[in-house]
This record gives sequence, C-alpha cells and structure tokens, in this order.
Amino acid sequence: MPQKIAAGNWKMNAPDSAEVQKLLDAHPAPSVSILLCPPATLLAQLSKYLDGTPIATGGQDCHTAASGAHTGDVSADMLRAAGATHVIVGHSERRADHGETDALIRAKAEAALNAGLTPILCIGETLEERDAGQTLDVVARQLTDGRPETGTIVIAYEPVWAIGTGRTPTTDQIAEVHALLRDHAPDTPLLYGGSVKGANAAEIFAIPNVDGALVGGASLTADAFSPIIAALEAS
Ligand SMILES: O=C[C@H](O)COP(=O)(O)O
Repeated sequence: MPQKIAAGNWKMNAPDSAEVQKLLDAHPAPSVSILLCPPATLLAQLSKYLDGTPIATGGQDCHTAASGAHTGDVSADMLRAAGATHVIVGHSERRADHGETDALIRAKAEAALNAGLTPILCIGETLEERDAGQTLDVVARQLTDGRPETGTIVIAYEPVWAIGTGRTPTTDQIAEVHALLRDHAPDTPLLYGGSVKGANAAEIFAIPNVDGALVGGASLTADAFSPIIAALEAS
C-alpha cells in the first residue's frame, strides 16, 4: 500500500510561523506523511524548526546540476543540505513560466534522486487538452518522458485548469487518470492536486488510487490545511 501524503506547496508565499506551530499542535502524531514545501529562502529555517517533528520539508524545484554557474538556481544537493527530503519537479507553473520540457523535468528528478531526495513529479493536462480528449495521452506521455527509469518517486496529478481556480474534476475524471497512473506505477504514492480544500478532501481521498494531495492555497493556513490532513487520515 503506497504511503499517504499530505503535501503543501507554499509557492511564492510565506505564511506566518505561527501557522506552522498551529499545524504541529493539531497533528502531534499524524498517521500520514505531512510535507511542507516553502520558498527556497525559507527552507533551512523551516527544516530546523520542524526538526524532530513529524512534518518534513521539500523544495519547489531544483537544477539538474549539483553546482556551477547557474545564476538564480538551487541544486538538489543544496535543498538536501537545507533539510529537505523531497522536491517538486515539473509543476505546471514552471512548465508554463519557464518552458520546462519533460526531458528537463526528468533530468531534475534524476538529480533529486542522486542527491537523496524524493522527487514529486507533477503531471496534468491543460483545459484545451482535456476538451480535445487528450488527457490520458498527455499524462501518459508526461509520465513516460519525465519519470526516471529507477528510484522512488511520488507522482502528483494536477490538471492545470484546476489549479487555484476552485474548479475540480469529477471523481470519475480523477479516478480515470489515477487508474492509468497506478498501472504505470503500482507502488508509487499518487497525489491529486488542484483546488483541494477541507470541503472536498474526503470525497477526493475516497477515489481509488488517490494516496494524498499536493495542496497549494489551502496549505497556507493551519485552519485550511488541517482538515485536509484529517480527511486523509480518515480515508
Ligand atoms: O502545487 C499545488 C497545486 O498547484 C494546487 O494549487 P491549489 O491547491 O492552490 O489549487
């Protein structure tokens, strides 16, 4: 049975540290894995704060190289040194904003594995691709081309049109994609991401082959993230 994971992606936001303490107080002994992915500048500080607690930390992206002349970038080794256990790769916001290709994302995931991190590989279709009936082809291609050949990873299915929009796919639509992912990755934790809230978390976690969530906006406060964690624990 794959690990259950509630992962928060803070994106370019910096919640008050009181929110982190409130989350810790609400989940002193969680039965699922909890992960917070802050901006790179906060990672070392947050990892230190969470040291010895059940909450782990992750990066939001990494370079393919371990070091070198790459202005503005952060390597997987640096994330690891700052306390991270995971790193998100291939988030749709990076695919869109930085033109990241599946080949580049795969190299990032391999760099993460080489550094001892678990990559969280994000895949998902745009609205145009869904409307054109291409969803399964797109996610299968992103998985095949973006996934390292060996190594433990986490996969996050995030339909681009559901991210930060308040729109979520139907349970059947999520189930269809996650069934395909399970066929390709039998033992890999499969997360759903895109407008996950306390109000819809239980319904999403009841879908076969959904092992958790990659949460954006609702991970920024303990009041919003805690019910999602509780729903995953109850699933
Ligand atoms: O990485 C997280 C996803 O992009 C989901 O973001 P959201 O929960 O704000 O829709």
